[in-house]
Amino acid sequence: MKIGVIGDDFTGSGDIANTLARAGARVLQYIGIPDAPPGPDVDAAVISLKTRSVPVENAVAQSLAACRWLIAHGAEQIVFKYCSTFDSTPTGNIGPVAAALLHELDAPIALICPAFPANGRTIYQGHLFVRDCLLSESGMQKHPLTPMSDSDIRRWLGRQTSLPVGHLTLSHLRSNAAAEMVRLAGSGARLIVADAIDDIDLMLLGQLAARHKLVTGSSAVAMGLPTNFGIKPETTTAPNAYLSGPALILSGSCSTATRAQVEAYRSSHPALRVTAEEALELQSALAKTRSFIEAHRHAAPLIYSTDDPSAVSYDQARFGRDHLAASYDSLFSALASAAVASRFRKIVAAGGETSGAVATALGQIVFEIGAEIATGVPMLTTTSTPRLALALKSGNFGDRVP
Ligand SMILES: Nc1ncnc2c1ncn2[C@@H]1O[C@H](COP(=O)(O)OP(=O)(O)OP(=O)(O)O)[C@@H](O)[C@H]1O
Ligand SMILES: O=C(O)[C@@H](O)C(=O)CO
Repeated sequence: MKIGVIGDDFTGSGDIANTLARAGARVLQYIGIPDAPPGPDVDAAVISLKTRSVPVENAVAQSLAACRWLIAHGAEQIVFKYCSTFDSTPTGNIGPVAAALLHELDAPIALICPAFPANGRTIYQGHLFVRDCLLSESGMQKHPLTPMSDSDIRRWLGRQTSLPVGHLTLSHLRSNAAAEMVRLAGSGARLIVADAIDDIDLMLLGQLAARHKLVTGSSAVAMGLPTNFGIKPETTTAPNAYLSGPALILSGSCSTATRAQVEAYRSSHPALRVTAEEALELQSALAKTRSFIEAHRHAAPLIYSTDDPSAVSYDQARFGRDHLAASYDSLFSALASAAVASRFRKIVAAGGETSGAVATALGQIVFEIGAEIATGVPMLTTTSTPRLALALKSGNFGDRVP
């Protein structure tokens, strides 16, 4: 193994596994830290954690354990993958995890680059944009768990860690990046927020990070890494194995893109919304949703909690944000298990937390990376039986019309 990735959620882990696979790497994606070593043919292993919204100490402990496993199995470079919208709070978890990994790897410096230009996320003058909006005006300021109210990644990161934060500007990246990195390191900076507005910038960052033990960022930060290890993109990709069997769609994402997708999908497919009151009563919600998916098992039914920000805030105020989120996650998790037991073989999950709940319910599974269904969303197939096909979609990824 050359590259070891620690993903802070499951959709994001699929996203970076896809980037590495497109760059020619032979990649496996694991749910949690695996029991067995990777095979000899693996270039990159992605450990999917669910640490984006857990307490800081827990995120640090899990990330360090994943890092140790990857290093023990030969990883020469560690990538810490977080969201391209830098989903985190003023106390963590990106800064504390990056700092702990730097210390663990005894590394002087690491890049911080959430840019993902193909999906409209760019960084300029240290500020993160989602297409033509500042992050804090993109809808992400209303995220149910990690509202992003500041677009200045240097300032936001600075609140999360006591390590000095530096900034690699776009003009330095494009002209004299290596010398500027030496200067930044000499001035004491440890975490370097890097501007990047297109894929060529990401490839430059890849070159710059060739000897870095730790790289951090979105999936796009991995674009230029495999080539440092002599890995070249394949000219042909293996076709996805066709899996027969019913499909189920589970959506707990309340992000802008998912809301539009749910609206479009439910106009022509069977769809059932689970209200907050229902979600709090797990057994009755499970019975109701199970009977709905059985009744529509050949029409790819959708079960969703997706709602508008105002409705989400109202329910969070009544029932408690974390309690409500945990109730929805438990429901989606139990429903995914029940569906697989009932021979559903394809699952689409929308939302990182939701996908985490769904994939965790399926146990210790390993995914092979298939075709890219939408930008940043690969088709994943399990390597063990029963063979399952999953698409774990980040909240703001994908097109509106299915
Ligand atoms: N109607 C709702 N009211 C309150 N909370 C909800 C509701 N529906 C879902 N949630 C919770 O909100 C969270 C949504 O996060 P999730 O990561 O699944 O989606 P996302 O943030 O859109 O996706 P991503 O992290 O990929 O951008 C989940 O923890 C879910 O349980
Ligand atoms: O980087 C992204 O936007 C995604 O891979 C993700 O992590 C959203 O959950």
